[in-house]
Amino acid sequence: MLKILSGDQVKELDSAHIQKEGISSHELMERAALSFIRWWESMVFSKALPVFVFCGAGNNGGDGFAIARLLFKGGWNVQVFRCFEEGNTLSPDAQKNLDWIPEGVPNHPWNEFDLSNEGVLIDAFLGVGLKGPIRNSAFPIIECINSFPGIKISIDLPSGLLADSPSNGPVVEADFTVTFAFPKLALLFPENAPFTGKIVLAEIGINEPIYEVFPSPYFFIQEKDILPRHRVFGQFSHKGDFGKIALLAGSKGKMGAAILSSKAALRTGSGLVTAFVPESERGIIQSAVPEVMCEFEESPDWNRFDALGVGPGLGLDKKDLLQKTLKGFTKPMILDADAITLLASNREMISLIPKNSILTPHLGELERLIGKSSDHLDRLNRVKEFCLQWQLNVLIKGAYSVISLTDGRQLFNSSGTPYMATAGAGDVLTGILTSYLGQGYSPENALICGVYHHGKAGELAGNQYRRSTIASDILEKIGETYLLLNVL
Ligand SMILES: NC(=O)C1=CN([C@@H]2O[C@H](COP(=O)(O)OP(=O)(O)OC[C@H]3O[C@@H](n4cnc5c(N)ncnc54)[C@H](OP(=O)(O)O)[C@@H]3O)[C@@H](O)[C@H]2O)[C@@H](O)CC1
Ligand SMILES: [K+]
Repeated sequence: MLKILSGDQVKELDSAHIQKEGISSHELMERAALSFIRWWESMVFSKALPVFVFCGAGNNGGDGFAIARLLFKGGWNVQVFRCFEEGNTLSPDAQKNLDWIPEGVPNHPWNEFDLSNEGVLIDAFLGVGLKGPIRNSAFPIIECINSFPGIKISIDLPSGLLADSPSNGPVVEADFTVTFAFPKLALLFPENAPFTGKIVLAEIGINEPIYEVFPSPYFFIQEKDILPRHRVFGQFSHKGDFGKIALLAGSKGKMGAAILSSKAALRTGSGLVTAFVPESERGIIQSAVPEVMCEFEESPDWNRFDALGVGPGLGLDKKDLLQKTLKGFTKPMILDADAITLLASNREMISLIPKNSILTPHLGELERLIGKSSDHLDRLNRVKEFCLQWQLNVLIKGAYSVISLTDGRQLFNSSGTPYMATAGAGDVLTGILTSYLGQGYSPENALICGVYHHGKAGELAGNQYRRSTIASDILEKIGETYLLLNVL
């Protein structure tokens, strides 16, 4: 997993890398610019479009100057716009790249930019070096960039956005943010989505061991992290090895939730799935999912199951049932939906949850549980406190879902699409997570694999159906994610 460092740690990371690899800071900047160019080429923008590069006086501006040079060499019509006063001192690498701008690239002060231009604007004004509230002198520059009607691409961060804390001033509203080495924390906050546009991660060749000395609780999950966390089953494995799980889900009018979670558990490899549903509703689930068994007892011997998922479509009148279940099962379990709402209004039950269990609230359910947050950073901190206090794992569902673990680490998922914001998508996830726990995955690995596959399946469904995607489509794409990630 990619460690997400703070803006202040970036400089130290740079110097650690420069020292270890024996390259200069200027070479590292060149790598960043080349990495941007690789992405640019993959986008096949029309060469008829002129490119306007807005550059600041720091290294973010230095990236911009280097990019302008490389684009010009590649045959693009490029112009540079300086976002600093005449006579300002530039960072040494920015100055070097400014000096290297070829003669054929016009170089103007930013306020000479003609907003009626068509083309692509590259925002290399401010990056992780932005400190404190943005100065008034920067306001008109950001306003000018935002008034440009064409495509806007921010380098490393949309200018005006602080790397890892909430920003109050004006911020560039980019269509794309190409960020170097790792996504800066603030890029992953939902409130910053209008500024970041699509986030692109550009590798600059800093090897993972160099990150080890920098402490950070935040990580970014990538596709390559998934396969090694899956369990490998042998030729002689039988359905008992794949786990015997139970789902306590569904109620009159909400049997769809039980169906979706049971099917998802089966699709992710559960050997035996038993749904505990109201007896009166059994016909619905048994005809929809013949592979599922049903039981109707209120207090069965829960511990005969390897894993238990509670909550989808359960109904808010099941407080006593939830209490009995929490007392009756001693291994980590999954708690979702109505189970979380019941816990929020009956807080004395939180201490009954087996340690290391997983709660999967959406933002509304989370607010009921931990109170209102002022912003995403505040939310992350409150959830971390909750996880440490109760020794529970919490998944904050949404874009870049956050897996908050019992040891304080918080992992951001990288798969998914807005098309997954549809009824029942959470029920599918509960089924997947219960399935992995039942197959013997640790809660951490169940979460990492489950959340990633769920997001990937959503992406595949979204690519096919866009906003017509429904939870059943996500479910039916799970199999393809196994092929895509080469999970046996
Ligand atoms: N490993 C990596 O990730 C790599 C990172 N690289 C790149 O380096 C970038 C970081 O560069 P950096 O540290 O030079 O800072 P940067 O973002 O240019 O900002 C400095 C400028 O901001 C200004 N400024 C500050 N506060 C302000 C305020 N409140 N309001 C207004 N202005 C304010 C400050 O002005 P000053 O205070 O000096 O007057 C100065 O002009 C990083 O984002 C990435 O693009 C790559 O090149 C290589 C690999
Ligand atoms: K920028």
